[in-house]
Amino acid sequence: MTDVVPVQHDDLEHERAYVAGLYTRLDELRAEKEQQLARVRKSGAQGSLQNMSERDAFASLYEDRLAQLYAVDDRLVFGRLDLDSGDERYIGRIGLTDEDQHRLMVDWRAPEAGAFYQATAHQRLGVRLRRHLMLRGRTVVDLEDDILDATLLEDGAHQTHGSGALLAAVTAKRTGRMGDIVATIQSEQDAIIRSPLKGVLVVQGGPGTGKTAVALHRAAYLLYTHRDRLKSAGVLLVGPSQSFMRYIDRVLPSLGETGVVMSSLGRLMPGVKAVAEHDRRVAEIKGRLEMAQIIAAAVAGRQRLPQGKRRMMVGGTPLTLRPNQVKRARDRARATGKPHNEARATFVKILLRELTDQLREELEASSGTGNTADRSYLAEDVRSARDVRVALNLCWMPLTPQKLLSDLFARPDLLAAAAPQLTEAERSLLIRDADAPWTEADVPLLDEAAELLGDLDPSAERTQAALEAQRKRDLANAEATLQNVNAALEEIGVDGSITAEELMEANQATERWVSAAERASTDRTWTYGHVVVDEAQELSPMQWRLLFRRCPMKSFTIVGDIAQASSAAGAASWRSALEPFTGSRYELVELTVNYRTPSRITTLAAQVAQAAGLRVSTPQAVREGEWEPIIRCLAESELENGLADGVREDLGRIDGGLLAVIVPRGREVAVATLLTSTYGERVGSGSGGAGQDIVVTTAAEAKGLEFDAVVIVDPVVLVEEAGGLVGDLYVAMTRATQTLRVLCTGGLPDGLTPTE
Ligand SMILES: Nc1ncnc2c1ncn2[C@@H]1O[C@H](COP(=O)(O)OP(=O)(O)OP(=O)(O)O)[C@@H](O)[C@H]1O
Repeated sequence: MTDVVPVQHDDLEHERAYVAGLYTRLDELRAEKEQQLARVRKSGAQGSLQNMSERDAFASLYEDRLAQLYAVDDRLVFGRLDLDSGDERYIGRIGLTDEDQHRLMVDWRAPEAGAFYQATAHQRLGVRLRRHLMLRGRTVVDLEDDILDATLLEDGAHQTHGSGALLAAVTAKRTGRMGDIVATIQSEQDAIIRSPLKGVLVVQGGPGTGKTAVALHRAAYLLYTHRDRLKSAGVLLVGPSQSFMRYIDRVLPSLGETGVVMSSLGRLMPGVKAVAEHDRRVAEIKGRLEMAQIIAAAVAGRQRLPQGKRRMMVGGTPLTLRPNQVKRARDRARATGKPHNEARATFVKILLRELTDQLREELEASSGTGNTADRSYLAEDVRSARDVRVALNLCWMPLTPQKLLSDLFARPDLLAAAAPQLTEAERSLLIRDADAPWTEADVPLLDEAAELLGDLDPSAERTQAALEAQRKRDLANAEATLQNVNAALEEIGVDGSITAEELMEANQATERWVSAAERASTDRTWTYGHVVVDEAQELSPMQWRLLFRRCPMKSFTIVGDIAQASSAAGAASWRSALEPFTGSRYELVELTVNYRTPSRITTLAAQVAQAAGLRVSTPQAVREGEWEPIIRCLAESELENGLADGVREDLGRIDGGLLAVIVPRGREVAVATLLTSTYGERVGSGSGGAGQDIVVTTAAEAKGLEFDAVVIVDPVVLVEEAGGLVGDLYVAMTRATQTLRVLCTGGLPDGLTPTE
């Protein structure tokens, strides 16, 4: 930690005045953009801008800029650097300049802001003093100076004492929504956030080391630094569950970024809202890479040869379809290399031609004359004959991924044919009703199937190449119109400094082509410029396969903690998880400081993990914490009272913070009902917030979240549910920022002993 000086009254006044100036400038910019927006909107009526779509395009561009200016209001500025050069540099959420283009504040992501996070007394990077500005609303309420140049201490104007900004941030009460850490990013985190875009970066870190925070800030940094490359392709951020996505959804907007597609693992296939897969055995099997071969076999199995000759009637004439004829057509269709639904067109074309020839021959033979019928009429008769349609469909049916998989898992014969490599017991685990809901484990299988099946209607397919060609045409159009439009805009007093690219994007937005982010989230074949994966230890090989398909450039930031893995198909090591996709070409870095959980709790959690033989990295905690964890063993009949007492006591300790009761699966409703009788609408689920400061949840749902107080009920059952693995219990214990209470009715896992 660096040294801090006490606040001098003059300094505070100086900063208040400066920060007030920054807000004035922000307000001016907003007013400017509001006016421009209003003028653009009005311009159609005045006739200056004739073209409605151009006017709408400009309007949506200004609306975006305005939204960004409004999003950065809270803690707009948070730092100042005093440099050897004598300059002062203010660091904030966005860059600001005055009317004469003099810089007032630097965006935290700009290279010039890097020293705010990286400079130390040993490596000053030209910085003499780093000042943290703490704001409430728009007012500076406190300052903290880190002195990096010791000569500043010698002149007696400055003294030193402990660090405040970071501690204030880590001890703040939790709200149920993650906040940004832009004001207090630590140097080991900053190095990761700012590392180059290319390649696969894996960030390993124990609980609370800021992996999620780093992942989010890195997404914002990459979009800022590589805007040209990433804006059109987009960035995908993947998290474990919907409640986790809700927990983090405010961070990027507060950093002024909206261009990131956020998705939980269950939503990666557009149109499918998958539920959790609770059967660990099923999740494990469906997560194996060999499922890719099984699905390929299932698709091939739907390209069938008839058992024998098939007779068909076309307008009263009998025709015959022979197995070897079907086989030849099938081989030629497969040889196109196209997906099933698209290759079907070749298959059908060949057989229709052959059947048309057959029909003509039959007609000629029966009439005893030469070819009198027009060939195109005959072809139409064959194409529209019901018998022919049925016969061809039986051999090569157009399929959706959903249909392929629901048939595969509902029909033991299809599964046995496609998956001989699975044991019978494994196959019987996969069998289920055709209308069973899709689970997270199905999502990569559906995606795999979609890849192999292709579009049902190939003419509707919009490939990435087609989209890119469209984009080039749009750009050319935008450039042409811009020349006329800029002149018209200047006439009505709107600055015309808009690039053709911006105009094109705004144009597309108004056409509901919307931004890359939105388009990407509805288009399965979209490939992203960068993918960020959180809680990555949980991903199965098939989930990795899906994600690598979404980013063929292999530009990834992967954050997680191998020790926290609890899913049946999750990773045993980063190497085993990534090798099939990247070989050894990935960089592994580690985060070492726990900002969330006090050391009294982390020590206990590590003890439990180690007693179960789990190797955990025990990050150094930034604080010890005020309360020792409480562990109580109770008779079953005492549990309700013990829980009610414990919750009351802990709520008193955290005084307005957030409390979670983490229970075995299936007991959420009973525990929530019990607590609701006392606390009413304060009891909720998920990550809490919105007035619900008591959350009842499972360990799997709590992954990635945090609460001021955590109460764990029956830890032994949590371990049993996870197939004997201690990862979920370890995760549950490390969600706490202040207090931990463990209540058990049936024994304790190794490493835990009753405290009373
Ligand atoms: N530099 C920082 N300044 C202030 N707070 C921080 C900093 N780094 C992390 N935190 C806080 O620490 C807590 C834990 O961070 P985060 O959730 O990102 O950790 P994690 O490594 O993803 O944890 P886990 O793996 O246990 O889910 C969050 O409240 C976060 O805001």
